[in-house]
Amino acid sequence: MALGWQMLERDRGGSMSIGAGQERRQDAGLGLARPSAGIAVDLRLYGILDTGVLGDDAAALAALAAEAVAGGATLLQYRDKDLTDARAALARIRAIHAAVNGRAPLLVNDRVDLALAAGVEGVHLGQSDLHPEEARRLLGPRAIIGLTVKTGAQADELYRLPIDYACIGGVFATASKDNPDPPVGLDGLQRIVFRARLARGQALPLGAIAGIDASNAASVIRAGADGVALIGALFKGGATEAKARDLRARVDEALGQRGNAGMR
Ligand SMILES: Cc1ncc(COP(=O)(O)OP(=O)(O)O)c(N)n1
Ligand SMILES: Cc1nc(C(=O)O)sc1CCOP(=O)(O)O
Ligand SMILES: [Mg+2]
Repeated sequence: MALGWQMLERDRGGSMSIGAGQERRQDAGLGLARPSAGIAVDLRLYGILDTGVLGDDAAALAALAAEAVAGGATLLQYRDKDLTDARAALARIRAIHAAVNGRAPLLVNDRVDLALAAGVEGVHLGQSDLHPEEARRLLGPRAIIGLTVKTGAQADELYRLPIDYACIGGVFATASKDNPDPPVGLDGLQRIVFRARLARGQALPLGAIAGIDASNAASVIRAGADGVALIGALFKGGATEAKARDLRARVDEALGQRGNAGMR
């Protein structure tokens, strides 16, 4: 796994604790132990490079990734739901990883095998994807593993999962994905955050996803999320670097008003 971004986090004074490795960390809130990679994940601005929305040209995706990190994206994901050619997907992931060049971690959606093959920093898993325990076993203690949480009941389960962050969705309606369930809205987000905090205390970073843009990013943070995950509002229609800068500023300001800096 590449570690360049971790050096950056330490330079920024983030709460990275490299080398905690196989240790178990006491949860800040409830004294629960959980398997831990000892890595603090910065979810403030999480850009998802979705081939279904953005096309599958490796150079274009790499350029978007570079723009996003230049504007302040703190985490990136490669999402490819029509993956028929694993070699081509691997080439795209490698191109994006090279363009990001250690300035933010890159995760692969769903596919632990491709994350391993590409040597990126981790995976994002949904409730029907490989179980986080299996992913942890395959990827090791230093990989970043994220999980989608859609309901309070799923949030209740977080206490026993070896994940580094959870992302709560779908908060609003989205044009980027067929979401069968109605959006949970800000009220639903707040309720799920509450149960996730009961399950895992304050230490687990919680993101929010679906239909988030410059107009609602701050409200999502005020509802309890530590960051926002986006496709359309960041990557569609050009000017990604400027959009990233604007979104980051909004997120940072809302986090500042809430009284923390987004790194848990
Ligand atoms: C950051 C982030 N949050 C949620 C998702 C959705 O994951 P999942 O529920 O597995 O659905 P697919 O994206 O795989 O269709 C995500 N990818 N990233
Ligand atoms: C990949 C994904 N997962 C979602 C979920 O609700 O689980 S919504 C989504 C797409 C988000 O795209 P946009 O920022 O353009 O709305
Ligand atoms: Mg998935």
